Amino acid sequence: MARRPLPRILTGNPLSGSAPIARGRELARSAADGAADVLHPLITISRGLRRLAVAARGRWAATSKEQRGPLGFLAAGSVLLVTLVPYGPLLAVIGVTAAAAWLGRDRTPVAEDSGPSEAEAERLQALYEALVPHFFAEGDPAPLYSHDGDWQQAFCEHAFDDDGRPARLHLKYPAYFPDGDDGARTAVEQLLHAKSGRGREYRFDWDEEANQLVLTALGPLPTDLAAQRFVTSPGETVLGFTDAASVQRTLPVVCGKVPRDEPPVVWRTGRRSTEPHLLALGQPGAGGTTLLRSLALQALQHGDVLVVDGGGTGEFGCLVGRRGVLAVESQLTGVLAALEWAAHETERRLVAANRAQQAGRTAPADSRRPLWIVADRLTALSHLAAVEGRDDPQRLLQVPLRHGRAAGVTVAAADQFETAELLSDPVRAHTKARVVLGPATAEEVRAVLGVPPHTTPLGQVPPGRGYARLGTGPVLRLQVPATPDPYDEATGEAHRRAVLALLPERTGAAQDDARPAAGGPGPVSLAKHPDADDDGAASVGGRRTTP
Ligand SMILES: Nc1ncnc2c1ncn2[C@@H]1O[C@H](COP(=O)(O)OP(=O)(O)OP(=O)(O)O)[C@@H](O)[C@H]1O
Repeated sequence: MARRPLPRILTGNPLSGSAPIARGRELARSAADGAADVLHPLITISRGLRRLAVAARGRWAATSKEQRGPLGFLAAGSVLLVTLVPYGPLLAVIGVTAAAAWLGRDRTPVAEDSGPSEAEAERLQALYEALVPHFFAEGDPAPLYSHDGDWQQAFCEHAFDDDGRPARLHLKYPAYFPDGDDGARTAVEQLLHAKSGRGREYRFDWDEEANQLVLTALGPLPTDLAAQRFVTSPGETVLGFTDAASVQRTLPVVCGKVPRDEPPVVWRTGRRSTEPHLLALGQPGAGGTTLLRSLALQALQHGDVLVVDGGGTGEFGCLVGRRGVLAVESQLTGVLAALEWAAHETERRLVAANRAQQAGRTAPADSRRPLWIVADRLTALSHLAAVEGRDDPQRLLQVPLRHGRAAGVTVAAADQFETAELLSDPVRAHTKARVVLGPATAEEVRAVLGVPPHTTPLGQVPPGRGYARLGTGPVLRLQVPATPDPYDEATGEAHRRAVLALLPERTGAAQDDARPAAGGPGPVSLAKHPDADDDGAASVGGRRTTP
């Protein structure tokens, strides 16, 4: 179909209508500039005359009444003398004008030289020269970067820290530099990282429109924050903490006993969430289990939690038998039963919500209460299921993943890079909140988050450190609050108490013997759950499931 031409007012040269106005403005501006140049001596002299008059008035005012007579007489005598001397008036006018011009000159204090010290200038020059191979092209008649060039022509802004290392550098680069090419960018970032001093994290902000790059050295994220009640609304979960410049919000937190504010990475779940499920990946020991424990403790404030512990190391033992914890499963049989129940429960909630909607009522409370499925190392169970020829637990997760958003069911899974290829397509497709934990290359981060980080990798990565990306949002540095297993002997007393304080009370059925001894038996399996029937059929949250 032929396109109808747009009205002329929309298609015409946008400059054509405004050109005379722009030209008029230009003329007015140059006329004003010219007038200012011509009038400048007059302005200076009149300013000087004013200052002379003010000085004379001040002098007169400061003279005592007795002395004013002789002073007036002296002035009158001087004027008379001037008129009598040949060329006296002319010389007097010249003298007064010269004095006024001198007094009226612009005396704005010259700003103190805030340029770099000699060592800093040398460092900047070295950085500049190191960038020449990247930012120079043969045939450029006026190169911004050249071997005989000066850093001042390319670096707009710089700041150094107390150790004399660059803390911030704002530089220009030529428009022909391929800043859309990740390889070219990475090469420049690696070079600046190496030359600015290793051991720190740097953030790179590329402004492709203005051909400018800003390097900022980042301080470490706080590692002293422990699990605690975060001040959030229902449906909000704190993944961890990040840079103040990256988020627009802070949360009051308590560290030791000292309150302070920290910028959080808040993940929104539930019906209005665009990233209703989460996947965290990392190296073994990077903190995936700790992140899931932190999420489960927050989820238990307003909802129910079902834990699938594929690692089977009993690291969720502290949740067993707590109010709101439907099950902590680590055996394949129990996991399959629990996930099958979760799939049915998701469908039940959807049907209930649908019926309520048709009847013009709100959905029943038990369909609205958030349900969380917290799955650690699910791929280990998938592997086991494949070996035993049984159903894949990930297949059973499909329904909660697909319909969980509408049904108030959230899936949070953690796994390891090595086994990530065993993750099923639905798990990959529906987990749009992503976290990478521990040491990771830019390629690994890109594989999980969709884009590489804007910051350089850290040499030493503290546990619980990583990156988070919610949907298509920016990649954020992330530090998960310390939420260790309180039953682990290695856990410090303060952290143990912090986690225990967050645990909901025990339900009647679960007694202290549900607590696994350190290094002792694993967590209670659904098949052996206190709520399980004698025939082995388990009930989760009071509902019967078929194992
Ligand atoms: N955010 C954190 N703050 C402090 N310590 C942490 C944090 N995350 C993890 N750790 C510590 O790092 C160690 C490994 O943590 P965790 O078990 O959560 O890692 P993981 O990735 O699940 O490893 P694995 O798969 O081997 O269990 C533990 O000692 C834990 O206490």
